[in-house]
Amino acid sequence: MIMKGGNILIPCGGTGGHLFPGIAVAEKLMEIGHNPLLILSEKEVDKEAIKNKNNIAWQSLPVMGWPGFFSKKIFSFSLKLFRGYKKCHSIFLTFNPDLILAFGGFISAIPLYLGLQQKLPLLLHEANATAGLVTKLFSRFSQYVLLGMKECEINVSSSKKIFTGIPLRKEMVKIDRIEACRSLDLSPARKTLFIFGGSQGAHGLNQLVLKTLPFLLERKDQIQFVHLTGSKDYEECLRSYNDLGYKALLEPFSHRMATYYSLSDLVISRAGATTLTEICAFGLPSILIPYPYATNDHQKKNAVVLEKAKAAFVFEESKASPETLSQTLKRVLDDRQLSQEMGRRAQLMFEPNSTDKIVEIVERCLCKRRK
Ligand SMILES: CC(=O)N[C@H]1[C@@H](OP(=O)(O)OP(=O)(O)OC[C@H]2O[C@@H](n3ccc(=O)[nH]c3=O)[C@H](O)[C@@H]2O)O[C@H](CO)[C@@H](O)[C@@H]1O
Repeated sequence: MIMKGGNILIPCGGTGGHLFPGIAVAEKLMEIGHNPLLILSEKEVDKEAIKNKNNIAWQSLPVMGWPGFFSKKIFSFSLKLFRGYKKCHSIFLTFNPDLILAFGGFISAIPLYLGLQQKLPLLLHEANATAGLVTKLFSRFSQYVLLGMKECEINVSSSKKIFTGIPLRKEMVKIDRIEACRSLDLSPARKTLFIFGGSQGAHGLNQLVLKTLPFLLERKDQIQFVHLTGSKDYEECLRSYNDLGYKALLEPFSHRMATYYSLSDLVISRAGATTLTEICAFGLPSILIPYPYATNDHQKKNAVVLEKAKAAFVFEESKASPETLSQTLKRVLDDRQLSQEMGRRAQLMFEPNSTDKIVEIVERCLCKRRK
């Protein structure tokens, strides 16, 4: 179904896990003649993520997540909410959206509220294994809730729920491992551990990995690391790898995710939903250390989905020790059959047509509205 020229407002900012799927859908919508407009937050991660995407239109709202009733930040929250509402209202006047496709998080609340007032079709995408606050609040007013994971716990009628998976950026395609290593001065003969803590880095995960490094010294010449540290821990991590003489490539944040996945033998990461989808897309074994403070422990629930499928090992940050992490890591690296089987099971969970499925639903809703 191709119908031209819908104005699609896509709130997806606040974190890479929402923004990258938003970018993937926006690119496809543009390809077939629609006008998407992304709504981002003012956070650094949003600026970083969108910086190479000059072709995509976006606006930012000065809003922040709900700090809780008794927080000192309640005043700045209210002020930002007011300013965000005013700015979003003026975006609605100039952009005149036909449909709202929201990827969740605090950034989605105001656009969804205004869309609801204007009786626009609302589509909600819920990436995680348990629904977030915004999805819960607006699901009864939405046309459909699009699920990133089949296992998502959400209390809406089954006719409203559609499993779409999570859209990945166009550039998320596997390249040749040897080429990938050579392009980055890494060795194809070594096993590569790819470590990162979601789109903003993860201090707890970084610390655990740094404490684990001494337990891997006997393999120093057989392994190498790619570690995306986040901006705060970059210097400390770099020092630790250098002091122990490891071959390691570190970046605070990277736009070369596809290259890194392509050359990896094992991923050690948080359990954000988009990260997990990428791990599955590249068919990789993983060790997951969920962010312990994620709302409703949703990262743990995401991770358990892969653990149950025997595609990943899961460690709770508070219980994981460098000894146990290094043992599991060596086990996966040494047992080729185990690592291949974990990767194969991960790949089976990947939904490759996610972007097309979502675009098809967007067009169906637009058609209905125009009738
Ligand atoms: C703390 C928290 O609540 N985090 C949530 C947030 O995580 P977060 O934003 O970390 O999201 P994910 O882990 O799902 O995805 C991270 C994304 O950032 C990309 N990336 C990462 C590092 C880098 O240097 N370069 C880069 O491009 C990854 O390729 C991936 O596309 O949104 C996800 C999607 O709703 C949730 O599942 C996570 O629980």
